[in-house]
Amino acid sequence: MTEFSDIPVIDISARHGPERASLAQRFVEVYGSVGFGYITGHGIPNALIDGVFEASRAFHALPREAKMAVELDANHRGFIPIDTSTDVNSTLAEVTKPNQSESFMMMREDAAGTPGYLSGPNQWPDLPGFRDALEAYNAALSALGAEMMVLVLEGLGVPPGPVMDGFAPPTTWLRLLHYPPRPADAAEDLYGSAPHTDFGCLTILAQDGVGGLQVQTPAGAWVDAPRIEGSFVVNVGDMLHRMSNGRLKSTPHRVINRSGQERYSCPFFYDPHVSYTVAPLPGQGGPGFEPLVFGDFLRAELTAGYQAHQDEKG
Ligand SMILES: O=C(O)CCC(=O)C(=O)O
Ligand SMILES: [Fe+2]
Repeated sequence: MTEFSDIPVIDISARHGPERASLAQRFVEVYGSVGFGYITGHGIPNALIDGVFEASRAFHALPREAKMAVELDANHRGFIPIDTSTDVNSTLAEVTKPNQSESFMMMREDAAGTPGYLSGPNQWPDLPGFRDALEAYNAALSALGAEMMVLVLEGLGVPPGPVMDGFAPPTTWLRLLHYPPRPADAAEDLYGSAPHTDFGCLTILAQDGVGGLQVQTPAGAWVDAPRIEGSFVVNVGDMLHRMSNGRLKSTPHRVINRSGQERYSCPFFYDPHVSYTVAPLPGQGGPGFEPLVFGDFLRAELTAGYQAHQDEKG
């Protein structure tokens, strides 16, 4: 495995031009080694990004009762209070303490009563402009997620059409995270976000200038991933690792907010529909992974966390 000390920057504006094929190759190089990159030239207007951060700050500033009124539901939409989200499935660290964050989760907006696991409408707080800001950002990031997924598939030499049918519609998660400052005397293992890999396909992260995100190298060192103006931090998750038969890396990362300030970040996770079977794609070599149905995987992953959350409410 390739040791790294920096997270590469990839300008994806070339996706619309004659250099598209070499851009796709660069994608596969970066995500096949580091697993993380700063994506520039993405075309998402600053106003949309600023809008979602403003919405997040306004939401997290609400009184606790107003946030609890939209507490996480069985469809995994709504408010996740602090001290309830322990990374129970982490195999990367002895995680004993809950993540020091609170968040709001928006997923795909389905009509009430839409059948199927993780289908349903979002829960919206009573906050002017909040829903509009999230819906606009979610739509733009869903389109960017699809574009980057196609680019990755091209880089892997996989015809995109049949795979992208499995993303129609995609499973999307827009999470508005708020990390309080870590107390100076905090225990070593008190994380904003404990070491983990992301479980889906692609993560597109917008973060404020506070810092605290770190990415782990193969040798086990932690490299800072501060905000670079005009970029998103994009990384590959466990499902795309499997689909690429291990070629693309799902790299561990964590958040420790040592800044003394409040930190806000907005990760967007772009994943296949729950009915999609995740397996090594054609041409990726002898299958090194058993196929799994994405929804079955999520049920196992999320039920433990949701149950712990319900239990803590006592
Ligand atoms: O807040 C961040 O910068 C990263 C969050 C993260 O890794 C996640 O939500 O999976
Ligand atoms: Fe993550």
